[in-house]
Amino acid sequence: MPNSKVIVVKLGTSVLTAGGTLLNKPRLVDLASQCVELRKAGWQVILVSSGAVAAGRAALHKDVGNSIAEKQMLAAIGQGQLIHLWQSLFSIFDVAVAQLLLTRADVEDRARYLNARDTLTQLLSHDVVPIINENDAVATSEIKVGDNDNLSAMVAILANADRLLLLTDQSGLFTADPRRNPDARLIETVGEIDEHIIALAGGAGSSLGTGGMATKLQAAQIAQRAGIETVIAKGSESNVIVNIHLGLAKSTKFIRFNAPLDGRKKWLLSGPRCSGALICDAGAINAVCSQGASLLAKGITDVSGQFQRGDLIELKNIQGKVIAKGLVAFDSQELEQIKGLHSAQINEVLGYQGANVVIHRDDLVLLEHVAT
Ligand SMILES: Nc1ncnc2c1ncn2[C@@H]1O[C@H](COP(=O)(O)OP(=O)(O)O)[C@@H](O)[C@H]1O
Ligand SMILES: N[C@@H](CCC(=O)OP(=O)(O)O)C(=O)O
Repeated sequence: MPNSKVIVVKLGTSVLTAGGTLLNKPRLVDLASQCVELRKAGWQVILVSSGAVAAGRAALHKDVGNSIAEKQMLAAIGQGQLIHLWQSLFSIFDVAVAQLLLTRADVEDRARYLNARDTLTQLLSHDVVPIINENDAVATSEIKVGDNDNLSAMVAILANADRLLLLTDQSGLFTADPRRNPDARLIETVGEIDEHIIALAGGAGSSLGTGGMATKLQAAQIAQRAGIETVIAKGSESNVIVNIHLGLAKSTKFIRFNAPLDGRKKWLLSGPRCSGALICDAGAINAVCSQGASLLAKGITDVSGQFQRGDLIELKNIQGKVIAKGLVAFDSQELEQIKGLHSAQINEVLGYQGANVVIHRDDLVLLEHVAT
């Protein structure tokens, strides 16, 4: 389907267990059949399916705690069951599925990222539904994404998706956690995800969920900046996956930014973690944001954190707001020495020939865009 659009559908544990502790099979049947309907309407569907820990817990028939080691064991038990279930359900509709288990390391490293992207592209071009989860059994805290909301945003970028649909146990983002505040109202549309929006989001609704609304906003923000629309909706609402596209389901829609980014810049937005930050004056911020300029040492007022040349770092304004991310051409110690200097002075101060700019514009991705 060369002209079809790509949607990443993230199914939270809350949806797959229908509020219980076990995977709810009728719910999974219904969701698989909705995905098949969407494919008939010309969409290519990628699932990010949580539920391995819940499935493992149910399979073990024993009381198991919530330590990391115990959850890793449960995920190892449950993932097989989960994919087996999806496979049998999609086979009813004659649709093949594939399992991809990812960790942060798979998106942080550019070569691994491109490998994962090639696999996804191949699967989609062969009409297979990729079913993705974090590789919980082996993911240590350093390489863990940690929650499937953020993982699904990374996958959406990886797959160059048009839309990210986060299905959970609420109809979207409310003005407060609806479980705690019965007067909370649904917010139907969100533009920029600023600190006021972030302040509305609380943690998980049950002991089974990870991250709650807070990680869904993080995901929406990553996707938004990469030019992907995110919708949060309730997984138990009848025919929700299909109805979202018809505008018939209640939801929160996060407007996508106009981001004509190349693949490498999208990768910068999705994968690597930032190892430090450069605080820049208003002139530098303006040059970078409005004139498409590279970042020069002259505009840097402060250096925060320890980082190496080639690391991804944040660029902040004097007020501490993160404006951009980029791959830096000097390490943090060098930058301590050359911050505020004219380019012509740099070689003299360092005693060797450095790069011409601190962050080249091709290595810089802006986080502030005009919404379309
Ligand atoms: N402002 C909010 N609007 C909606 N839900 C919220 C908000 N703040 C916190 N939540 C909680 O987020 C929960 C959904 O996240 P989570 O439990 O992690 O589910 P999932 O397994 O679907 O990821 C909801 O049940 C709700 O209690
Ligand atoms: N990877 C874990 C789920 C992690 C997660 O983010 O859960 P959830 O918040 O329910 O989407 C699992 O399969 O159990």
